Amino acid sequence: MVEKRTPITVEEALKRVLANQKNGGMEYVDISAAYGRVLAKGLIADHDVPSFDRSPYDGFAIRSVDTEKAAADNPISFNVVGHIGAGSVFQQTLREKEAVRIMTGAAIPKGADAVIMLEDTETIDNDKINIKQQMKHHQNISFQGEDVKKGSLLVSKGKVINPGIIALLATFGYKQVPVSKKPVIGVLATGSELLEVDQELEEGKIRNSNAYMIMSQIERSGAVAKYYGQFSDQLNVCIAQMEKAMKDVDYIITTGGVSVGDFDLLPEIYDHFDARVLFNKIKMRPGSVTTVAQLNDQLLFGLSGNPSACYVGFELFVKPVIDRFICRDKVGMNKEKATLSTEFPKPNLFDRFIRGKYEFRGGQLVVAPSGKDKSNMVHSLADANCLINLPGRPNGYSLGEEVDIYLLDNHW
Ligand SMILES: Nc1nc2c(c(=O)[nH]1)N[C@H]1C(S)=C(S)[C@@H](COP(=O)(O)OP(=O)(O)OC[C@H]3O[C@@H](n4cnc5c(N)ncnc54)[C@H](O)[C@@H]3O)O[C@H]1N2
Ligand code: MOO
Repeated sequence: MVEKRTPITVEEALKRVLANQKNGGMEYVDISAAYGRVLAKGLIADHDVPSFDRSPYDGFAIRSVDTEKAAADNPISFNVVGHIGAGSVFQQTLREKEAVRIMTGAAIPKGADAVIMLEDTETIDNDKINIKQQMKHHQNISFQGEDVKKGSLLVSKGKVINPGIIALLATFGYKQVPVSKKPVIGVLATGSELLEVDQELEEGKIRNSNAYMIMSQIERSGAVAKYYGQFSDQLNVCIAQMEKAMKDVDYIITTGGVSVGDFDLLPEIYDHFDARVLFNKIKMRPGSVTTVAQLNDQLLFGLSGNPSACYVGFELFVKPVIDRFICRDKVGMNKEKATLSTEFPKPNLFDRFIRGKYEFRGGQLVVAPSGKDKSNMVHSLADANCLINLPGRPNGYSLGEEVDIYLLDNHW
């Protein structure tokens, strides 16, 4: 007798998965390796930026009061008493009608309260310039702390480190950056039909694409993939491999063998380990067979063998667990609204997650499937930049309807 499974909603499945997850703690990495990692601590500015008043232009630092009477027909002559580039400091205090030639980024000399740009001055000789315009108090000065104030929050915990955050970390001297530890996720593929990537095709066989796809999804989500190979549908071999994987990873993903077929071994494997099955059927397409079992603090994700179903199962259920493990400030894919540029007349009572491609048209986000929509198809995955969520309903969807899309490559 084939087991009759009870399907649950996507929301309920996610709730069960997230109720059983762990957090990996923190480690320090060199700033050169911090891009793409998740910041494990909120960072507070321990100094102002800039930490001194500085010049935003190449020009002359002056006292604005000395230009009060300056005009096109009344040039005021200034003595050039110094010349400083960025990194140097003029040690004296500027006096009446004195100017210091100053380059962008250099500290404003004491006594000066304005900078006039080189091109707005007239050079008389090396030591003399004329100024023919009035300058205001504080004109052209980058003030201490105008960028970042000491004591303010620089970046909050849980942010994925982007190049801008890297710039902040360097500005504040973080050679070592506190980041969340990445979970290690074991990947196993099952199925007697599977060939290795470098094998010639044979009648009835296919190359194992899912394992490599999953490993890149793991990496994209900020975790570490560990491959345990592909196995024919032999229960003992699969059990031995799973046992090996369990010893050194945080989570395990298998692909294939979770349905009700004669060679679908995963249910027996969960039984063997006495793992608690959280669910084995979800009200969604593709990926309705997605199964998750819990064993101690490990989750065993049984993703479908069908490539598109496997892909969707990962993004919906594995990615959020990774996000929680690494304490990312957002859990799961980013969601947007988009307008359908095609119709979906097919009724479906299960929620659908269609591989889609969104783009901006006339300032509006529009979306269409990125290829054929069948769970055993692989081609539509290559062009997909989102999943189009069509909640189940009897009358399908029309062109122009607004729908939710989940972004696949924008994890910031
Ligand atoms: N009687 C029923 N049959 C099926 C049901 C069902 O409810 N009752 N569900 C169908 C659905 S929906 C799906 S999805 C599949 C899922 O099956 P499995 O997850 O057990 O996967 P397999 O049977 O092992 O493989 C399915 C399909 O995918 C190919 N495959 C497997 N592994 C890989 C891989 N690593 N790389 C690429 N392709 C792979 C495999 O050859 C099969 O074609 O079950 C339906 N059947
Ligand atoms: O689980 Mo299947 O992917 O619904 O096609």
